[in-house]
Amino acid sequence: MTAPTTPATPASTGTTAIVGAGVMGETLLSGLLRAGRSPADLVVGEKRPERARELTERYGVAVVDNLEAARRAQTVALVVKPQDMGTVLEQIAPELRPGQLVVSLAAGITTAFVEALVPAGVAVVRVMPNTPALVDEGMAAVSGGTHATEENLAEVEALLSATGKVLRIPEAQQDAVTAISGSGPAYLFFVVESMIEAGVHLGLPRATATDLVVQTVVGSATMLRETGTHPTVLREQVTSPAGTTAAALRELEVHKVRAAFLAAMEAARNRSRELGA
Ligand SMILES: NC(=O)C1=CN([C@@H]2O[C@H](COP(=O)(O)OP(=O)(O)OC[C@H]3O[C@@H](n4cnc5c(N)ncnc54)[C@H](OP(=O)(O)O)[C@@H]3O)[C@@H](O)[C@H]2O)C=CC1
Ligand SMILES: O=C(O)[C@@H]1CCC=N1
Repeated sequence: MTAPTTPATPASTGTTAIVGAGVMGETLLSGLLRAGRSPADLVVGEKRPERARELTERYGVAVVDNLEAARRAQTVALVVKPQDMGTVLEQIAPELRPGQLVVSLAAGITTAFVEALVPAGVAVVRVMPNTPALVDEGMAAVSGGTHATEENLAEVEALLSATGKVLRIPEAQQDAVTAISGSGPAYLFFVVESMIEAGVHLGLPRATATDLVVQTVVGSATMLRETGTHPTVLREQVTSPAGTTAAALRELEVHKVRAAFLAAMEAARNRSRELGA
């Protein structure tokens, strides 16, 4: 289900803590600020003093230790690596209280894992976001834990819809979603890199190759979204009989690119499962 009509500004739900301000944590933080959340309503949990200074200077938010972040917040978003999630949850658990909401954005980590480490009465929601949220084109998938209410889910959807599209999904689909949209930007950047290198091999200046590829990707993505036409149809429209595209596509099939994508995404799904085991 797509989130209902999205408010430009997430509903005010008290202070939100972001624990773990790396790539994804900063993406969430900057998105909430762009969407109109006040820095006074946000607090960041970060252990490295130089990173804390950098975040305060850049965003005007309070950066505190994790316990203080959990104490101040109504909603605690955990954006640390899956491998650090147990330690961070054990650390903040004494400050968590019934009625608070814990949102995990970590690959593989199940709501059951989080629920086992937080006090009773704390609601848990699992999210798989992606980095295009940085330009308000994110794709996030949301699943509620055992005690998450409709209100909790709506709050998280409002939080994330500030930076892109949000789907509500059964938690059993989260590892596959991680493999597709969570990691997805990396596959597309890999394709872009490969096409630029190919352009350079064919004698184009690197800057020209980059412009050509980036605009082709943006144009193709816009066609997919705005026309709603199936990608097979769009591909066929480019493929003139006995033409250049047909010659290229045959090579992609010979080199098993479709099978490689399937194997890659199965590997990502399996790794997500392992991280949560
Ligand atoms: N990057 C992405 O595209 C996506 C990431 N995610 C998820 O987001 C989470 C973070 O990933 P990502 O941002 O890429 O990783 P990063 O390594 O960039 O960020 C993790 C951050 O957590 C901090 N951290 C580690 N331990 C603690 C702690 N005890 N208290 C507070 N902060 C701590 C790290 O600080 P330090 O560097 O000082 O150790 C670092 O800033 C992961 O669980 C990942 O699965 C989900 C979807 C997409
Ligand atoms: O690579 C990872 O594990 C994280 C999760 C999805 C995208 N990045």
